Amino acid sequence: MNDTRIARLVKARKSYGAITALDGIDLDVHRGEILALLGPNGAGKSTSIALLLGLHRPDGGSATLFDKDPQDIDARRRIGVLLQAANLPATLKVDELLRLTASYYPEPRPVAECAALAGITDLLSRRYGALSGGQQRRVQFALAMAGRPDILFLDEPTVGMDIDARQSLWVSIRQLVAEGCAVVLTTHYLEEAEALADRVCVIAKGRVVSEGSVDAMRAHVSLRRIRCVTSLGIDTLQAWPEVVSVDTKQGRTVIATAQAEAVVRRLLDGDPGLSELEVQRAGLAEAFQEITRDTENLQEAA
Ligand SMILES: Nc1ncnc2c1ncn2[C@@H]1O[C@H](COP(=O)(O)OP(=O)(O)OP(=O)(O)O)[C@@H](O)[C@H]1O
Repeated sequence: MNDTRIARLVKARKSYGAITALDGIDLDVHRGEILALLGPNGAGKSTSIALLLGLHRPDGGSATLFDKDPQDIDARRRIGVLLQAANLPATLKVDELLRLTASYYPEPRPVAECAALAGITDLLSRRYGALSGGQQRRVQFALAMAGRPDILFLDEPTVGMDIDARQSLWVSIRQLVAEGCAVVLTTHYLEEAEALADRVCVIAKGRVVSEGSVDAMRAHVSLRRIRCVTSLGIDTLQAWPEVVSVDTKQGRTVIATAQAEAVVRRLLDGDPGLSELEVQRAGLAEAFQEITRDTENLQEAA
């Protein structure tokens, strides 16, 4: 079988003093996929990336990039990186930064192409230090793709960007993936993971607690939300055995249930005047909350 794994953590452990950041994590990144790493603050997402980049060494287990040590120069030439903190010389102009970065790579992407992809063509003659936070982030993205990477690590890439900038970055990321580049993305914006990711890994307390497609993640949550305008009272609805909870929001009744069809039937039978009926599957945000809550409950019970 053709092995498509290009970056791997196998039972990787990493502690900082008494703090266990990674607790035997297994993670594979496949060629050409967008993998989103999700999880609460301090879960171990950035540390996982740091091991794959060779910035830190695992205390146990292994980290490999293209089947090599992540510090191997041939492996490093094939990656692009956008970390949470970038320490770039403030006095250099954006085109100088791009040219300098391109000079490290054997077959760099032309400066104009990087600039167009990152939406910074109009910033090329500006000094980096004088740019806004969101503009600096876009410049960092342009630098990350300068070496035509086979894998791009994006640690919270759209922090500080307005919605237009964020969406145009998503378009650029999809374009790189269409060229065959894999992307490892950490984000706290669940809509970003929903918009981009082929696969999602939820990390909590230094381990992967759930992984799969965005749809599989959503399916993990059995509850459906039913919204409607009804004259049936909260007490009546709460007494139905299929109903998990009932709430009212902006004049609508919101019912959580694992048996949406049965509840909809009862609603229609019980209230001929019922209107504005909507049934929704849970979003990734609810799936993520439920998965991390399940894990915490399991750990508490152990
Ligand atoms: N250099 C460091 N020294 C000490 N502790 C660290 C260091 N880097 C990370 N940690 C700790 O390791 C744990 C995992 O941190 P990590 O940055 O990997 O989490 P994260 O999932 O990326 O979090 P966030 O979403 O907040 O960026 C946290 O408890 C953090 O405080």
